[in-house]
Amino acid sequence: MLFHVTMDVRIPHDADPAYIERLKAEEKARAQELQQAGTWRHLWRVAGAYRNVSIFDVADNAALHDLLMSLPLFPFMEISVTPLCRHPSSIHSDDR
Ligand SMILES: O=C(O)C[C@H]1C=CC(=O)O1
Repeated sequence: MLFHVTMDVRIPHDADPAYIERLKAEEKARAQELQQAGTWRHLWRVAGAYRNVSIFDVADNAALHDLLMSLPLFPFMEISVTPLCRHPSSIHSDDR
């Protein structure tokens, strides 16, 4: 199943910079691993914001929930999820 996910990252101003840098490095490694696996299909930065828009390809809602909760920056994210299904006019056979 495909999901459109928006993640807004909100780092508290008083957070320990070294701890946050470590989380960001872990997040990057995890994001790249999931992209290589084909699970995190698209990852885009929203210009002008600490926000991304992403497309995930996972088995079901529960799998997406578990994946998002496991992200290192999850405690500092506001996340919104939109489930997607194939558009009848799409020319992409893998849109499902
Ligand atoms: O920077 C972000 O958008 C947050 C998060 C998502 C992927 C990643 O590497 O960090």
